[in-house]
Amino acid sequence: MIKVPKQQFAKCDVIYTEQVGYRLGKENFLNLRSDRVVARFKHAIFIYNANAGQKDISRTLRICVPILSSAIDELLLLKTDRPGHAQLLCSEYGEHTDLVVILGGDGTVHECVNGLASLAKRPAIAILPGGTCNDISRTLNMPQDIRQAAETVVSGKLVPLDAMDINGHCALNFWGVGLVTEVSNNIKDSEKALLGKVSYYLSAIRTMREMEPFSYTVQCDGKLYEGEAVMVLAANGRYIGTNELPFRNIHADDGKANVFIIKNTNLALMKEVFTLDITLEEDSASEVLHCSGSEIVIQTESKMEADMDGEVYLETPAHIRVLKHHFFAIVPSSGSLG
Ligand SMILES: Nc1ncnc2c1ncn2[C@@H]1O[C@H](COP(=O)(O)OP(=O)(O)OP(=O)(O)O)[C@@H](O)[C@H]1O
Repeated sequence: MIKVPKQQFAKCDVIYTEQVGYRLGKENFLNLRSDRVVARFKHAIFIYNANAGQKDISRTLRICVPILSSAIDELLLLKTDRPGHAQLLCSEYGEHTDLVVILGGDGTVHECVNGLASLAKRPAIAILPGGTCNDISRTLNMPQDIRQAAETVVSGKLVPLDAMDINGHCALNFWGVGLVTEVSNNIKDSEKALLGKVSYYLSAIRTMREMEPFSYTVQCDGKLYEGEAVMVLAANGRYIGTNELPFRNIHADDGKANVFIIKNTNLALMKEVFTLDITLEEDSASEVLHCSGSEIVIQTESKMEADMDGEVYLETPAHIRVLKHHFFAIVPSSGSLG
């Protein structure tokens, strides 16, 4: 690891950032302040999922490609042609590019980071909200308007972003069991195509009526929690189903995941949890337990399906390791991650 005093950046050919060994040529830097690296990229790949969200993909491309190509010397457009394709594209092209721009929803971003996470040299990532919920782009404070988001990619700054390694898979936003998984599973494709994010609320209401509590144990940095719950959630990001989690101190760059254990499906409580600005203390005796840590093991009495970033393909038990500053991501130049 080479540390370079800021005033010497202009003299360097190559800069290695401390956290991930991410390599940038000096020509990539337009501006550098204490908390701020604004990059100009020579080469980027643009991965888009035309199957995400409800938007007109041709129109979206007509808006954002000219904006991106005005600031990126070589921009390679890659369209996903099937589930899993974004991951393959990222593992194939990731080490040979400076930036991956992702146009899609959380499922597409999830695939991309799984393709990038184990690369020795990881490119920076930028997320354009092209899906239904776009929770990861919300955590990055990216504008939800596609033109403004594309403009942010070329005018924004790079910040370090944590990821979660869960049983060898990578998630940026959350891992969860119980209610959150059932809500994902109960979304009807016909409703999602027609109603977009409203389909999540309809599914949540359908699911809450039927949800039975389950037995869990959570070890969070060595501290044990156990009991019955309807949902256990480990969050790196701040949004789920477009709703901002009402807990302060959730930062996607602090090396920690926040674990929330929700004990029952009282509708009023869920409304409170997802709409009000409340702060929960560790070991709170309320209906929601909260703890945070970097090494978390979650077990359930019998195997349960788990949801990661909206995708359901793993089961409990889950061993979660927070990978501090594993990625660099573009955020608006005036923003931060918390
Ligand atoms: N060409 C394709 N045809 C069919 N499915 C695809 C294709 N490319 C990608 N996919 C799949 O599309 C799914 C949905 O994408 P994504 O999750 O990004 O959008 P979304 O569900 O609308 O948004 P969000 O997850 O933010 O609510 C992903 O699981 C991905 O695997």
